Amino acid sequence: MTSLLEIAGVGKTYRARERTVEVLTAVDLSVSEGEFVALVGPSGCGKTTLLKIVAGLLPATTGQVRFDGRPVTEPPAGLGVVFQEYGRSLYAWKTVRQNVELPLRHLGLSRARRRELVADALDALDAVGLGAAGDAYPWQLSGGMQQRVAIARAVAYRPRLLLMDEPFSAVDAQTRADLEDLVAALWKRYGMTIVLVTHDIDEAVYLSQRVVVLGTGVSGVQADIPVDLPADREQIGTRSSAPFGELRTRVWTQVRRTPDGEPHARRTPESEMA
Ligand SMILES: Nc1ncnc2c1ncn2[C@@H]1O[C@H](COP(=O)(O)OP(=O)(O)OP(=O)(O)O)[C@@H](O)[C@H]1O
Repeated sequence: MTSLLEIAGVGKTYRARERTVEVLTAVDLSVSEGEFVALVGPSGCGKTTLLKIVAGLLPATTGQVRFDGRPVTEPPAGLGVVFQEYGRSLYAWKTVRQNVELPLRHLGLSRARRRELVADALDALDAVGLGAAGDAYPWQLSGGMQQRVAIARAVAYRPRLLLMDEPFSAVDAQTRADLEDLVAALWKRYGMTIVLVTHDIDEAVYLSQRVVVLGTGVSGVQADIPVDLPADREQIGTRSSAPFGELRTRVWTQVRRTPDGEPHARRTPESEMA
């Protein structure tokens, strides 16, 4: 498999007035075309920062990100993004269909091709109950349904790389499970490459082929754990299997330890000010 995404020596230091915060140092990671990678790590370790750098929304302080061989300096074509705050990312005055279609307008596609792509994306979501909601407005939908619209909009681009930052954290447990399975189905259907940031270690193991653990402090990637579970996964059977339990324990152990093997000290506003 060829590498679609190359993150090489990426570091980030935030500077604001008299204080600087070094968040990432020397992150090296490569993601192959078609892979599903989950990115986990203690709160504040820089997962969102890394995702924004990969998306071309934030410049790295050191190092470089390459997408399909080209350095990322702005949001590249072929990239889709889904963030947690779906409520803010949808246009309240546009219908579901119009929200999904909107980004496609900037791709210079013919009207017919655009309609085709939108129909296809909505089609994919039909099975989980969005199809009939095409003419509704986002504010008429539940949180879970709104997040489905945000996902539909991202996949309507047919992105080669889909970045997701805590996309399911604002919904209830049942909806979360449904959305997880929706994303797994879309990944298989479109053959996209997915990088998912999540706090939920079980979710990371359940969905991905590889869990990458980011460390805190002066560290980059702390562990890179292949998830060798069968490709066909199912919420109850997979999560209760012995290999799943072993993997979640391995990931947990890494998340709770600093790079030098000591238990991880939680980063607090006070420690950051020090
Ligand atoms: N614009 C900014 N200016 C200064 N510091 C920032 C800025 N954005 C983020 N930070 C700091 O950088 C650190 C990493 O933040 P980031 O959101 O990337 O971490 P995270 O791993 O995604 O956290 P969480 O898991 O809690 O969402 C935090 O300590 C945060 O306070």
